[in-house]
Amino acid sequence: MLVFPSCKINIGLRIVEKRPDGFHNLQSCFYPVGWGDILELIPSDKFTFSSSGLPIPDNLDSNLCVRAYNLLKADFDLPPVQLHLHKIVPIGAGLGGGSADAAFTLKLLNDRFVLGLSSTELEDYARLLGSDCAFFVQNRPVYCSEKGDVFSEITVDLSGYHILLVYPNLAISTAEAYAGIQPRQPKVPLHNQLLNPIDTWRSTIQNDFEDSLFPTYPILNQIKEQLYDAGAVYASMSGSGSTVYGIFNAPIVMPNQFSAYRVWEGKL
Ligand SMILES: C[C@](O)(CO)[C@H](O)COP(=O)(O)OP(=O)(O)OC[C@H]1O[C@@H](n2ccc(N)nc2=O)[C@H](O)[C@@H]1O
Ligand SMILES: Nc1ncnc2c1ncn2[C@@H]1O[C@H](COP(=O)(O)OP(=O)(O)OP(=O)(O)O)[C@@H](O)[C@H]1O
Repeated sequence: MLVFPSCKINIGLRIVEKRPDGFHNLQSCFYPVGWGDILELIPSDKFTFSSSGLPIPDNLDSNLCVRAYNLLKADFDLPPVQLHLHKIVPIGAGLGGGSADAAFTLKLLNDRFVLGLSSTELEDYARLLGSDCAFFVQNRPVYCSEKGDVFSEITVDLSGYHILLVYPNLAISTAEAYAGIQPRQPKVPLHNQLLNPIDTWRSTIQNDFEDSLFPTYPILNQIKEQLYDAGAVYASMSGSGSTVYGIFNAPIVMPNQFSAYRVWEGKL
């Protein structure tokens, strides 16, 4: 069985406060994007995990696909499988690529072995693997609060728009990015700003990580400005970086400046 774990962008990201458990409460809109990895499951007589494509820095035993398998194995009589991940989505990119692999592994095992887990139950397992993971169970636009794993409905429909993702060959660790943040309660909740037309977002909707990361990595702000110069209606860094995206009304003529980077273009 093959699945295609995709990625997300954050439209707005406000880091509201530090929690007693060391994590941060946030406000964000998570929006699914079609750039994805390829994950294959084959029943086997022993469990194996392998990967190809982009190198993944940690050892294979700590891969989020393996952790997802072990999590369900602890509660269900799962047979051994061969899992193979072809890694395409960049790592340390703010796109939740590893989180998607984890959630798609849970869903794949649930479907293949008819475990009967509901979306709510899968989300509960996903939360144990990382803050971004639960989003990928349903993988639809949502408004997020708390650690980024509590969801409510929001009417943000960008179908018809085009997106350009630019990964500037620079991996940013999520934990380090959070360490540089001074949390604060936004004056206007992000939820209200998201309901206004997209052409208002440039002056209202922000990602709080930009303030702390742009001075350290000026290339990120340069890319954002280049996306606006190329006609983006809205441009921002995603998550804790380093990917910067632009949303466009029409298919994009790729600016030459991005030829040295990993880019993905598609419809939202
Ligand atoms: C930046 C975002 O991508 C926005 O969607 C997420 O908040 C990051 O989620 P994630 O990569 O799944 O993060 P996790 O694997 O849960 O946590 C990695 C590290 O990020 C920090 N972290 C993460 C999420 C959160 N709400 N507060 C935090 O402070 C913690 O130091 C944690 O040890
Ligand atoms: N399947 C996987 N794909 C990518 N990274 C993985 C995977 N399994 C474990 N990891 C580890 O997770 C970390 C990066 O995770 P991820 O790709 O979600 O980060 P990110 O792109 O910065 O996204 P975000 O910050 O939005 O969660 C790295 O330390 C990496 O080694």
